[in-house]
Amino acid sequence: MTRRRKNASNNKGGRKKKDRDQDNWDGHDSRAIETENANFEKYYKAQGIVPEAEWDAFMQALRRPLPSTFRIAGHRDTREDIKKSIVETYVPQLQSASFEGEPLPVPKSIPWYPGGLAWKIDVEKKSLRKSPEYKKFHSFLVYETDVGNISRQEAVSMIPPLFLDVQPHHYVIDMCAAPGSKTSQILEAMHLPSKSSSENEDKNPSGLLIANDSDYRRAQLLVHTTARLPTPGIMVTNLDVSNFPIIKIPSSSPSAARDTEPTMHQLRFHRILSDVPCSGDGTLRKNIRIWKTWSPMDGNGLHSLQLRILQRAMRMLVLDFEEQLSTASSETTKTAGITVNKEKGRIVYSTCSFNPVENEAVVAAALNTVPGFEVVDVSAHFPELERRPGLTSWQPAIDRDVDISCKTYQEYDAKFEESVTKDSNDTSKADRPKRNKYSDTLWPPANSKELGLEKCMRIYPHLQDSGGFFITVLQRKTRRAEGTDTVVSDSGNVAESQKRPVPDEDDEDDESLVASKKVKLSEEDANGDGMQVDEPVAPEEEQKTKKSSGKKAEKQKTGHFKENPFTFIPPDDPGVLGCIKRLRLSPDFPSGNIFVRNPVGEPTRSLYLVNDTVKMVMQSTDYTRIRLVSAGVKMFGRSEFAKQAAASDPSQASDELQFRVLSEGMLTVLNYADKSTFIQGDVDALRTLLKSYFPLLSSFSDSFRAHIESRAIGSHIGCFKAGDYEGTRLNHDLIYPLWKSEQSICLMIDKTAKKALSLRLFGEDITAASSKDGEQAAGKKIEPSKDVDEVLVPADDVEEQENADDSDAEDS
Ligand SMILES: C[S@@+](CC[C@H](N)C(=O)[O-])C[C@H]1O[C@@H](n2cnc3c(N)ncnc32)[C@H](O)[C@@H]1O
Repeated sequence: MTRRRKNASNNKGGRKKKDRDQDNWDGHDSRAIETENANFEKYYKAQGIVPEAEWDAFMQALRRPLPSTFRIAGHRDTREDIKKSIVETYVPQLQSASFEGEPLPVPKSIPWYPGGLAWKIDVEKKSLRKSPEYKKFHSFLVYETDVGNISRQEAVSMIPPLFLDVQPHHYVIDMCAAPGSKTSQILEAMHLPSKSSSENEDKNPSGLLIANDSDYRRAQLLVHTTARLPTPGIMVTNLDVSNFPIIKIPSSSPSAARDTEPTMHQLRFHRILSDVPCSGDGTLRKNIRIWKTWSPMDGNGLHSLQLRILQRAMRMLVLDFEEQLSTASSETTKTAGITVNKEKGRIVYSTCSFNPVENEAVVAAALNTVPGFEVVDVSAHFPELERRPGLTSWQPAIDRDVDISCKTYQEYDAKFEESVTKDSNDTSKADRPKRNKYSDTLWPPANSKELGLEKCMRIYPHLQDSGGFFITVLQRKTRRAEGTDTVVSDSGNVAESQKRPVPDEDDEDDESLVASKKVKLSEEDANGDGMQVDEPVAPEEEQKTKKSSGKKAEKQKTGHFKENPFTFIPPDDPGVLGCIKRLRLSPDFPSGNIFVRNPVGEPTRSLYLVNDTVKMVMQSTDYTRIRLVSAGVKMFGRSEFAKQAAASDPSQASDELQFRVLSEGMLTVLNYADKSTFIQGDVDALRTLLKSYFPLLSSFSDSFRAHIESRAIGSHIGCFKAGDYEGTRLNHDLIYPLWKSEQSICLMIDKTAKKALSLRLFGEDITAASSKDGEQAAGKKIEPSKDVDEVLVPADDVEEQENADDSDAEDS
């Protein structure tokens, strides 16, 4: 019997992301979709992915709509605010409400996610539409999602970063990162207090996160996702990560290297996330079109790319402590701050697929071809997360109907040979390929039971009402354990047992490495087609993505890369020093780590800041070689005020007015700011700043006005103190950039952020719809006269403020 189910996620073509976001919070839709695929059942039953007794529960769960899940994201302080709003306001409101005589479903926190920061809601569209309580909650979710404080993410997709255990000083690479929900989790972890406590949460993390995606458009998406939690430690790259080049960095610290040519060594990573492109049947509950298109062969075409990505990850992982000591020259050992690392590196390999060909087969082949690694037993971690062990035997499909069965690669190969011989006498089949198309690594290797594959984790929909996922944690074996490595021949047989040293690529010329690995990508691999991603792309966008990524893959092959250059500017640039002075930042502000996006290093518009590690990497390699799309934090923006003031009154021209701190730069700047210099405000001042774009100084209370009147024109930092005000509570100090003009002051955050803040603080949107409305909202009827504009703020600043969320495009 054909079953039908309801869901909205299938028809998104041609609609704006914002509208789709809105829809995605809208519970279950009423359209009926088929949820049958006989080959799916046949194939997975044959694999024994779940015990016979659980099969019905597994299939039933797959056919049910997926509950909406979300993660509270962003900075630690805001996360606590959002959680408080949900726990103390929305949950009680929903608990006490009902719809058509029935209690409303209430959001529940996901038990295995740390800190109560992940939530699940299972609500139908009609309750959402008609219940006023849900409407309110819905609008809260939409606004907070827009500003990045809430990330709509499948619960299972939140798992891999948890097992990475990232620390602020780690060098991390997220190999296939777009759209970036896991990258955001990594960023959040980098901003938490370090376990080694050498760094605390108030510091900018000293580590590095490379977020990479081979699809150019999706890499651009990463730039925006990562800007939600801006950090000077980020780089976004656009490479086929299976060919990620070796980056050589100086072994000694920059100061020690000043007099001598520094020794170089390979940049290796402490944490690597390989969340590879996959067939995506673990997302069936959400991407229901897969029911129709699913084929058991889907995974076969992705296996080789997945394997090459994991093998590359293994070669990029940090060496263990003793190995580093034994491979480091005496020179590097002496100044080994960067080279020698006592921690074990860790790789997390994951897919949203049930198919063993994309999962255990990839892990097994990687373990057998890059010796010295093991699967880590993480069964004691996150005990509330229900999981099943990895498989040690499976059987790849070689025909769509899962009719032909070959237990081993040899069996398959023999069958293939037989059919080729038969077909050679049949002229109608003369075109039949003369070489079989599958690699032996699709089948379980002879040593599959000795590889610890049962320590891989399989998450099924019926275990905790979620999607499906596969996660494996890998690390280097200790040297002693390494002696037991077995080496497996190409055919999958254990050929010999011998001790194999971990290959060190330090001496390997990276061009030759890349060349040796240049296995011709199938069209499917190169274009990223055939993949399912965590966040589905609308059909129209998908088409564009395919076209653009196809072109991009072509460009990548030819080395063509059109990004504006990254040029560091002198640390004593007058505009930068002026801005630092105006904001009264401490002398240790790293003004030498500022770059611009133009070849001449002209500080024309935006100034970006990176940490020492990112600067070192950027200076060690050409940005086109790593196809660097963006780096660091957009810190300062040129203010039009300086230009205008100088034009009308040269005495007003000042280096201190050239730049203003941007809202993206606030988190970073706070590490260098003296809190006593902040403009102190209360909730009333904040209300006035939200209601109006450019409130006149006269619209504030005497004390706040006195505070701002004494300040010079230009960029300032405002601090709105935590506390209980009549009817409103600020849980912690809120710190925002301000721009003070002659007679007005402006809160320099974008419109959406203002709306979300207003909703969180006052339970309603009190913000101005436009600068003119804003003045009216603030009780000032303003006629659009030139004079008034001049009184408020220069016109260009209006535009600047309204476009405050415009991103990197501006230097293009
Ligand atoms: C499963 S999605 C990643 C989801 C992402 N980790 C997240 O959580 O938001 C796989 C991504 O891999 C990218 N991709 C495909 N082939 C790649 C390759 N050879 N190198 C790097 N990225 C690749 C795709 O563009 C796609 O964005």
